[in-house]
Amino acid sequence: MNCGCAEIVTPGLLDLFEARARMVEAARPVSGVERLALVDAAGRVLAAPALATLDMPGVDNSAMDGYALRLDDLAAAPSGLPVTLRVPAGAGVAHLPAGGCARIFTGAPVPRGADAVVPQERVHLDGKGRMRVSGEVAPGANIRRRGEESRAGDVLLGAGSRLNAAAIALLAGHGIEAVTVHRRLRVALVTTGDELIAPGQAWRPGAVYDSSGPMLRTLLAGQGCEVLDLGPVLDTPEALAAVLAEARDGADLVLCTGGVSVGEEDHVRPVLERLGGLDFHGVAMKPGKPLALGWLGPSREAGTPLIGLPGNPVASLVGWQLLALPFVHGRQGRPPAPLQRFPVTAGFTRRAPRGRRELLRVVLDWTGGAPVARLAGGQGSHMLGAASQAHGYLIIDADTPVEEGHVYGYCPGAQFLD
Ligand SMILES: Nc1nc2c(c(=O)[nH]1)N[C@H]1C(S)=C(S)[C@@H](COP(=O)(O)OP(=O)(O)OC[C@H]3O[C@@H](n4cnc5c(N)ncnc54)[C@H](O)[C@@H]3O)O[C@H]1N2
Ligand code: MOO
Repeated sequence: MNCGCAEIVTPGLLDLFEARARMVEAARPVSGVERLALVDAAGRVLAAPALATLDMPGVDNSAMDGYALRLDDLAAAPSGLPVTLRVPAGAGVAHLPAGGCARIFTGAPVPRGADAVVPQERVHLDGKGRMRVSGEVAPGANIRRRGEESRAGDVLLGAGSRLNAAAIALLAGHGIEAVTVHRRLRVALVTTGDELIAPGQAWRPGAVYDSSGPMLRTLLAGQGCEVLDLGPVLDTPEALAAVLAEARDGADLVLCTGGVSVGEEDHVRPVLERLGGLDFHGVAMKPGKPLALGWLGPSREAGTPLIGLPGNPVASLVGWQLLALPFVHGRQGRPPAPLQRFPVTAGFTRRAPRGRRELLRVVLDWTGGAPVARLAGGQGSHMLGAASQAHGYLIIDADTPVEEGHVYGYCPGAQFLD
C-alpha cells in the first residue's frame, strides 16, 4: 500500500533520534510554580518532591479475609483454635490472647502476637467455634508489613513527576492535600492555510476543513497546556508575521502547522528566520519531514521557541508525538524519557522508504498468540483514518523494505498520552 506520492530524497535531513535529542536539549523548564489542592492537580508536573508522611503500610495488616493466629498455638492445638477476637478494617491494633485466633478482614490491623494470616478458603470451622487449618502455614503469611513499601520521609515522587491517576492515589494515600506544581504551559497554536475552513462553514471544492487545529488542541489539553488559539492564518508572510509577533508575547511555545515545506506558499521558515532564528528544519522521517524548530525574538535564550509542524495532518500528529512532545515535557520540567520500542513481527510486505525512517501506522493482531503488526489503513500523510485506528508505529529504517515475518521496532502509541 502506498500513498501514490513520488518519493523525493531530500539531502541534509536530520536523523529522527538526533532531532529528538536536539528537542530535549533545547527545552528549558519554564519558571513559575503554584500550590494546588491534590484533587485539582491531575496531569500537572511536581515542582518539588512529594515525601511520605507515614510508613506505608502504616501498620502490619492482613492481605486476606481469614484468620490471624500464632503459629506456635496452631501447632499446639491439633483440634483447632477458638476464634476469640474479631478485627474489621478500621479497627485499632488489638492484642491476640494466647491460645486463640482472630477473625480478620483484608486491610485490618494484624493483632499483636499473631504471626500469620490464613485465608478463609483454607479453614474449617466446627460447630464449637473452633478453627482448623488445612495445609502448611508459613511464618508471616498474608501479612503486609508496616513500612514494607516506604518509610515516613521517603521521596514518593521526585520533582518532574507527572500526576497521573496512580500518582494522585499514591499521594492521597499519605493524606497529602496540596502539592507544588509547575504552572501550566501556555502554547500559542497557529494553523496556516488559505484553504482551511471551520465546521459550520460551507465546503467548496478546494476548501479543507481544519483537522490539525482540533487535533492539536486535544493533544495540548491532554498535556495540561493552556492553549492560545491564533489560527487559521492566511498564507502570506505579512499575515503570518503579524500572528507570530502576537504569539511571541505571552506564550512559552508557539506551535504552528502547515506552510513549513519548500513551496513559495510556505512562509514559516523565512518568517521565522526574519523574526528570530532557526535551530533545524527537515527530519529524515516519514511522515513529518519538513518539521522545524526555532525561536522568535532577539536570541534563542531570550526568545520564544517555535515548532513548525508539517501541514499534512498525520505528519503533524507524528511530528507532535515524536518531536514536539519531548520539547513540551522538557518545558514542563519533566525529565527526558526514551522512546519506548519493542520488537514485533510484520504481517505484510512493503517497499523501502527512501532516505528517511518510516513510521507505519499499524494495529497489533494477537489472534495467533503473539503480536503481528498489520497496516491500520492507507499510509498517506493526509490519511487520518489509519492514524485514528492505529495502536502504534512500526518503525522502518531508511531504504529497508518490509518483509512479512521479519521483526521491526514497534513503538506503542499509548506512551504519547502520558
Ligand atoms: N516539492 C516538495 N513538496 C513537498 C515536500 C518536499 O519535500 N518537496 N514535502 C512534502 C511533505 S513530506 C509534507 S509533510 C508537506 C508539508 O507541507 P507544509 O507543511 O508546507 O503544509 P501545507 O503545504 O500548508 O499543507 C500540506 C497539506 O496539508 C493540508 N493541511 C494543512 N493544514 C491543515 C489543517 N490544519 N487541517 C487539515 N489539513 C491541513 C493542506 O491542505 C495540504 O493538503 O509538503 C509536501 N510537499
Ligand atoms: O511525508 Mo510528509 O513528511 O507527508 O509527512
